[in-house]
Amino acid sequence: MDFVTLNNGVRMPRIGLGVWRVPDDEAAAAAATAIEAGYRSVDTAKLYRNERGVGRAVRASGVPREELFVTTKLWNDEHGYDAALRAFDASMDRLGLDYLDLYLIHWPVPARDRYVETWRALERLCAEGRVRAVGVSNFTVETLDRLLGEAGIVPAVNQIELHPMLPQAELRGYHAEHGIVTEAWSPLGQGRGLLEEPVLAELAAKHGRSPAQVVLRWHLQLGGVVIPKSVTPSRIAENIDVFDFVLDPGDMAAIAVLDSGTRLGPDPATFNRAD
Ligand SMILES: NC(=O)C1=CN([C@@H]2O[C@H](COP(=O)(O)OP(=O)(O)OC[C@H]3O[C@@H](n4cnc5c(N)ncnc54)[C@H](OP(=O)(O)O)[C@@H]3O)[C@@H](O)[C@H]2O)C=CC1
Ligand SMILES: O=C(O)C(=O)[C@@H](O)[C@H](O)C(=O)CO
Repeated sequence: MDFVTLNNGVRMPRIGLGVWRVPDDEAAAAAATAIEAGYRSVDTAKLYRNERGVGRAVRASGVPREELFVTTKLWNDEHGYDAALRAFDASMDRLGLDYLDLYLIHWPVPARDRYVETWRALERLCAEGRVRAVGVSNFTVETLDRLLGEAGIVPAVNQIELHPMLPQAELRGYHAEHGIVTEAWSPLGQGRGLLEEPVLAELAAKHGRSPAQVVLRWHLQLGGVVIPKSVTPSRIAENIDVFDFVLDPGDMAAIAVLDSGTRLGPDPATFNRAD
């Protein structure tokens, strides 16, 4: 496993298991399979209703806790200083862990305009050592600019929708300028459409890999962190077997043609759902 070093010195695995839309028991099984296969990072959220399963798998893994990296996220109805502190306690109760590795504000929810206040609570949790690093998700250049103008800690990570159809060049450039690690969600385009693109089949054949492995390699070569979701043991193993081949500049350019600006998830500038 490769690692990135976050802006506070914490090391984060470059590949983690995503578990969105995975029921609790299935998430526990997938996380156990992943850890057994060599993953050291799992990405959950209060929204996913599977923090309990992820925590069970982490505790039962037999791998020392300090070798594992657990991320969870505060949901949109938990913004606000006190609400965020309560949300963290509730997530930690569900996870059954003594400390967390990364806590993220899931969405900025611009219509509520409470993300700066929420961030202050995350800064406090970090200062108290209850979480090793804090970050955001789905923040835009605009919401990051505002946060950085008022924050004491620069977010370690911004977890954003990122795949060859939506390569997010501007936001990645902003992250690089400010020392924020880019973490890609829906990195495989949610497993539909993208993976059937002929150019990916060609590159897969050229490298003797699968289209998913080619896409994950593309992510790694952009320089960030990636969290593919799978509940299929063979795919879980396949998705971390990407550290021993390299896409050349021509391969990267061929994948760049897939940029269509297509979002698979909500637009963070207007996503204000808080139920
Ligand atoms: N911060 C945010 O707002 C968001 C965060 N996320 C996070 O990002 C994670 C990943 O994104 P997600 O939207 O789940 O989608 P992904 O892009 O990771 O795609 C997952 C889909 O691809 C399939 N798949 C996985 N590996 C392979 C493979 N090797 N070959 C073919 N198909 C494959 C999976 O099938 P199967 O499971 O059946 O094997 C599943 O249907 C989430 O699980 C979540 O943790 C996601 C959305 C928003
Ligand atoms: O999966 C996540 O982390 C999300 O935030 C998304 O599911 C998001 O809430 C969404 O897609 C709602 O339609």
